[in-house]
Amino acid sequence: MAALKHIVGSVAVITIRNPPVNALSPQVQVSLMEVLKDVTLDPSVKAIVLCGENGKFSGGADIRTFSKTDPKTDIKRMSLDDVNSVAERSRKPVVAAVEGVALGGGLELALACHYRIAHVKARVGLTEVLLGLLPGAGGTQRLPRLIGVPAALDMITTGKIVPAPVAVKLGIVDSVTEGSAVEEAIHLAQKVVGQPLESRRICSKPIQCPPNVDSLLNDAKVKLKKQFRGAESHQVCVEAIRAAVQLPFAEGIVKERELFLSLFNSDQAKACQYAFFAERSVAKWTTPSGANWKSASPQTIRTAAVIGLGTMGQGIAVSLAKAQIQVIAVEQDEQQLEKGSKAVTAILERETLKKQQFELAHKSDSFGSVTFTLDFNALKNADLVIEAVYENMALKKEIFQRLSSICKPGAFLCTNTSGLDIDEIASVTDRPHLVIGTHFFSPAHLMKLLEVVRGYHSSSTIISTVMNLSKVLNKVGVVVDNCPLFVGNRLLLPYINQAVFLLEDGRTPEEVDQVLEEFGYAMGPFRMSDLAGLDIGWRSRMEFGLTGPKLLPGAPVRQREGKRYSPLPDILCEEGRFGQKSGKGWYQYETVGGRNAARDPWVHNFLHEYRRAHAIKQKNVSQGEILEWCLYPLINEGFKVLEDGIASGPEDIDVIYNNGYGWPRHKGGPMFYASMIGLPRVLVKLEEFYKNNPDIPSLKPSNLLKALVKQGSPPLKEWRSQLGYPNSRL
Ligand SMILES: CCCCCCC[C@H](O)CC(=O)SCCNC(=O)CCNC(=O)[C@H](O)C(C)(C)COP(=O)([O-])OP(=O)([O-])OC[C@H]1O[C@@H](n2cnc3c(N)ncnc32)[C@H](O)[C@@H]1OP(=O)([O-])[O-]
Ligand SMILES: NC(=O)c1ccc[n+]([C@@H]2O[C@H](COP(=O)([O-])OP(=O)(O)OC[C@H]3O[C@@H](n4cnc5c(N)ncnc54)[C@H](O)[C@@H]3O)[C@@H](O)[C@H]2O)c1
Repeated sequence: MAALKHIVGSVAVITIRNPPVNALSPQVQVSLMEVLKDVTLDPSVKAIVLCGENGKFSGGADIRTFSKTDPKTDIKRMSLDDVNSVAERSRKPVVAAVEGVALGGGLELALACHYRIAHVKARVGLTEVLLGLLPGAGGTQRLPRLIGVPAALDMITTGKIVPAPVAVKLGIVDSVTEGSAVEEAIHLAQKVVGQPLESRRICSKPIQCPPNVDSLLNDAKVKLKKQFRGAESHQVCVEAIRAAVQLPFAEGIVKERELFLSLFNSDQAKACQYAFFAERSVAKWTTPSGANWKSASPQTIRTAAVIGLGTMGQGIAVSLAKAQIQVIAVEQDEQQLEKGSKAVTAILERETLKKQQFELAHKSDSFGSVTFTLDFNALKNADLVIEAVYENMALKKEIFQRLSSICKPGAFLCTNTSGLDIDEIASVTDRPHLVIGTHFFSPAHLMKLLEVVRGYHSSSTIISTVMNLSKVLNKVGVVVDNCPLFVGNRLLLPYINQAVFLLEDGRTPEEVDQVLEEFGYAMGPFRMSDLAGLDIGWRSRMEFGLTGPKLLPGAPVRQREGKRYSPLPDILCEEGRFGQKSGKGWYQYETVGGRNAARDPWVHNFLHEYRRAHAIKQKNVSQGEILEWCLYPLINEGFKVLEDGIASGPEDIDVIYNNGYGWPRHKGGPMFYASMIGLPRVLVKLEEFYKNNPDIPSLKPSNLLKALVKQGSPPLKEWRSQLGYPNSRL
C-alpha cells in the first residue's frame, strides 16, 4: 500500500509512502483514493489527518512516470484531481500535516484539505512551471482563492518555494509548529470534529480580485515573456489563473486540465524535466579512476577563507556567510579591503532585512561572521581557502606557496581561476591532493553553478567536500576535469568568436544579440560580454601572446597560426571600452557601471571603417544562420569535451550551461538541444561551415558527433556508453 492508515482515537492518520520524496505516482494516487474512501465511510472515524512518511509530506506528482504516461488515456482515467476532490468534499474534517516539503501536486493535495498545519522548517510551493508544466490538480484554481490573485500569480508563475513561516503570512497554511506537525494536526482534527466545513473548502470561496485584475494578468505575461524568453509554461500558467478569475470553480478546473494537457507532452516540458534529472545525476559524480560520490566522505567546513575581495571574492564571501560558515576575507590592499568589506556587509544587511521582514530570523539561521583583514596569518585556522585574486599564473602560484606554509595540515586549497591549469597551481604546494578548482560564476552569491575542477592529484575527499559545500551554498556543483578554460568557458570561446566574426562580415551587435535572445538566452553574446567585462578575455589573450606585447612581430592582423582571428575585441579594450564597468563596450551605458545597453554610433562607425580598411565584403546571413553559426560550434566543442573525457556525460555540460551561462532551461542545455534538433542536422551544417571556412578549426565536426550519427543518432542517454564511462542514470 502506498498510503497507510492508522487510527488514533477517532482520527484516521493516512501516511503517503513512496520514498524518497513520497511522490504521488499513479499507484500512490489509487491507494490514497481507496484509503480516503474507506475512512470516509468508516463510522468510527470522525476526522482525518494526511501526512507523508519520513517527515516529508510530498514532492508532488511522480515525474519519473511522466514519460510513460499517455495524457489522452491515463490522466483522464484517474488523476490527483479526483483524490483532491474526495478529500475536499469529505464531511469529516481533513487536516494536512505538512513536514519537509509539499511541492507541486503535494501542495495541491494539502490545499484540498480543510486545514493545514506545517512544521516550522517545512517548505511549500507550486513548482510545476519549472518542469515546463502548470499545477494540474487544482492548484491554479485553489491558490488564488486562498491567498489572492497577486500572491498566487507570483508563486505559480515563478515556481517559488516558500518556508513555512512565510506560508503562514501568505495564508497558505493555518499555523506552524516547532514540534510534530502530525501530533498537532491530530490535536486540531479532534478539536474541529462536528464543526461546519463549508467555509474551509477552498473550492467554495469566492475569488477576491483586485479591480485591475486584467491588466495585472496582462502585465505579468509581458514581464514573464521578457524574463523567461520563449518559455511557454509561464504564459500558460497566467491563462490558468485567468480561468480562476473568470470561471466558476468547476469550469476553472476543466480549463486548467485542458491547459495542463497542452503542455504535458511538449518539447519544452521534456527539456525542463530532463534538466531536473540531469541536475540530480551530476551530484552522483564519478572519476575515471573509480572514485565516486558514494565511496568518498565529505568533511564539514566551519571556517572558510577568501583571498581577494574583488568582484568574485565579495560574492563568494557572501555565499559562505549566508550558509552560516565563518569567513575570513583577506586582501592585499587597504583601500580594496575597505571597498570589499563595505560591499559584503551591505549585501548581508539587505539579506538580513529580507529575512526579518518575513520573520525568518531564527537563531539557527543567522549568517556566519565575516572577518576582514590584510593579515595572511589569519588563514591558519581556515578549514578551506578559496583564492580569488587576479587571473595571473605567477601571482596564483606565489599565493599557493604561501598558503602551504600558513594553512593547517589538511586544510583544503581552492582556486577560483576561470581557466588556468590547476595542476600547475597545485605543484607549488605541499599538498597537491588537497588542491582543486572551485569556479564560481558572477555574481557569485546569486549564480547557481559551481564548476568543480579536479586536478590530477585531487583526492576524492576534496572532491566530495567541495561538492557537499556546493549543496550547503545552495548551488549546483558539477565535477569536471582540468583543461584550459575547463568546460563552460571552453564551449563559450567558439560561440563568442563566431559572434565576433559575424560583426566582421557585416552584422551588428544588436542584430546578433537579438537572434540569441529570441532563442531564449537571457543576454546575447555582446551584452553578456559587456556585463562580464571585455578586459578579462583581453588579459588572457595577452597572456597567451595572441595580442599585446607578447604577440610575435609580423603576425597578420586577422590570423593567428594560420587560423582566423578577429582583433575587434582587443581594439575595443585598447580604446578603454571594457563594457559596463567603463560605461562603454559593444554598447554604450548611461554611466560607468550602468546596466542599460544602448546602441553606440561609435561602434557602428568603427565596424564600418574596420570592414572598409580590411576590404571585407558584407555577407547576407539570415537569422536562422546566425543562430546555427553561433550555437553549432559551441555544441561541437561539447562533443570534443566528451571525447577528451573532460566532462563525464552530456548532462554535466547541460547543467553547466543551464546554471552558469543563461542557456534557456526550456531548451534543456546545448547537448539536449542537439539531440532534439537531430545530430545529422548539426553535422551537416558544421561540415558545410567548415568547408567554407577551413581556417576556423572549431567548425571541424568532432569524431564523437560523426560516430553517433553513423550509429543512427542514438538518444542522449546512450551517449555515455560511447565514452567508456558508467552509463547515464537518466
Ligand atoms: C501524470 C499526470 C498528473 C496530473 C496531475 C498534476 C499534478 C501536479 O500538478 C504536477 C506535479 O506535481 S509535477 C512535480 C512537482 N514537484 C516538484 O517540482 C518537486 C521536485 N523535487 C524537488 O524540488 C526536490 O527533489 C525536493 C525538494 C523534493 C527534494 O530535494 P533534495 O532533498 O535535495 O533531494 P533531490 O536529490 O532533489 O531528490 C531526491 C530524489 O527524489 C527524486 N525526486 C524528487 N522529486 C521527485 C518527484 N516529484 N518525482 C519523482 N522523483 C522525484 C529525485 O530525482 C532524487 O532521486 P534519486 O534517484 O535519488 O536521484
Ligand atoms: N569576474 C568574473 O566574472 C569571474 C568569473 C569567474 C571566475 N573569475 C576569476 O576569479 C578571479 C578573480 O576575479 P575578479 O573578477 O574577482 O577580479 P578582481 O580584479 O575584481 O579582484 C581581484 C582582487 O584580488 C586582490 N588581490 C590581488 N592580489 C592579491 C594578493 N596577493 N593578496 C590578496 N588579494 C589580492 C585585488 O586587490 C582585488 O581586490 C580570477 O581568477 C578570475 O579569472 C572571474
